Amino acid sequence: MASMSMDMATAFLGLAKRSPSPFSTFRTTLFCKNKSNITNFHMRTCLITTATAANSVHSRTSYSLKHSRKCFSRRFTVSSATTSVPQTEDSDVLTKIPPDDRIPATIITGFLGSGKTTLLNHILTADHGKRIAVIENEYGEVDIDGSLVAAKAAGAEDIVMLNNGCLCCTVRGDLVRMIADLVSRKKGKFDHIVIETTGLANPAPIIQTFYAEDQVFNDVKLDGVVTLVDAKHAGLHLDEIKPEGVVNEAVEQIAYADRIIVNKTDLVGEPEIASLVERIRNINRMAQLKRTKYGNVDLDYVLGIGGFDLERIESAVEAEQLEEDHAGHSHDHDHGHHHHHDHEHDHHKHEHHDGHHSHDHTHDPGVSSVSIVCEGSLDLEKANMWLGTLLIERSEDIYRMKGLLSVDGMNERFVFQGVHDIFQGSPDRLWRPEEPRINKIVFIGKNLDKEEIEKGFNACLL
Ligand SMILES: Nc1nc2c(ncn2[C@@H]2O[C@H](COP(=O)(O)OP(=O)(O)OP(=O)(O)O)[C@@H](O)[C@H]2O)c(=O)[nH]1
Repeated sequence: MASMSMDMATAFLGLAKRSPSPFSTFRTTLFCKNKSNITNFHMRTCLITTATAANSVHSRTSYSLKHSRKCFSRRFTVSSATTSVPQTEDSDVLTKIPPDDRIPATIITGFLGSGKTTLLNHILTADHGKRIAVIENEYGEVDIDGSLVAAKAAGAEDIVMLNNGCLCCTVRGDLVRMIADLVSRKKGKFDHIVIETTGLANPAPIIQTFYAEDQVFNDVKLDGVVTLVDAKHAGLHLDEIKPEGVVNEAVEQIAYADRIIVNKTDLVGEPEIASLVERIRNINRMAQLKRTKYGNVDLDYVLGIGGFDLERIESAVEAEQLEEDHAGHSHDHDHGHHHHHDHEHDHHKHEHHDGHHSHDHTHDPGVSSVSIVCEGSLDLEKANMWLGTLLIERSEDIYRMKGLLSVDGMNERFVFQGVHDIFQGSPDRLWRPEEPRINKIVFIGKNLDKEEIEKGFNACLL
């Protein structure tokens, strides 16, 4: 088991460690006969090709993990980007992660009535110069609602409807076809795709569509998940106890978010909002959060987020340490600013005293965030083993993870992000000579055991 896991896991970081060899692409397939027994994984290199794109500095490794019992495929991608310009110690602004010119897509989710369509209309009518195609998912035989028709007149490039089911279950195939169709019919005519889910959607299968389907993956990249939260009713939805095995959609929608919008703040008082925000933070410490009325946010808060981009991992793992941005409250802005510094200061104090810091928040049963901020370097093989095993054994429970690692022997920082069993990792810039080598990781998921995660991480430290 150990050697098998090690083989597979070595692919994650080991790949990143090898010296740059331009334009190579590998595809490796892992076959699994029985998920409960990871000794049954067999790793087989089935394709090694050389990419030839003229100006490309991009190479991508994909891992597709097939689970024969359930007959579905999973994909890991490791972007082992290389640059033709050799990096030097002082060329730290160079990133190894190449530009990605696929069309960005944003998922807008949130419970029934939280303000998704209101936000969408705000996006479509705002003056941002972007041409936006909209995919709207509704249950039943409904037509495009009146407000969206108005929005279309105001500038949406294309609006398509997915009826008769929820994106996250029955109509996922339709979503793939619809995106492929949009791209083939209208490529070059729009700059961004916005997908509004139903209020009961679990975002995970929609997110996975962007990685699992080549038709989508090749042309479109997931930009971010924006979750609307109804300031007045969210507490009720979050409290709802579901039968065993049934997910609470309100919790899931928050857990997967890159941006959270606590909307309808005109309907409740400050204490209610503050306690809701605390609850949300306990579920997801990685997302930025704003309070709004009628979804009125700056457009760059919701478009162009780069929530799944490796080059933005740093800001995401640092967002975990930021205080909430109380949009439109000048008093609150000062308040947040002050706390941000204190908090950062505390982190540093912690690091210097015991070299380790972590959060665990378990108020909402089941789903929480665990983060690690720790100075030091990791043993490559142990880190591979730890992450690889987590991906195999805990992938159903780990909704999202992001991290920035210092790996022994690697001059660059290693950045990664994952959604369940989708994993992307790559070296990014060089560590600066005076820069403390601090690892930062955030996990959001179900039944996360802080001690176990910390123990696993600590065992990788040199
Ligand atoms: N008071 C108040 N009402 C709001 C706000 N934002 C949206 N609404 C209203 O709330 C209602 C629901 O908003 P929608 O944008 O349709 O919500 P939704 O999430 O798209 O709803 P579903 O599609 O049913 O899930 C509409 O009547 C909106 O005008 C707000 O900030 N304050």
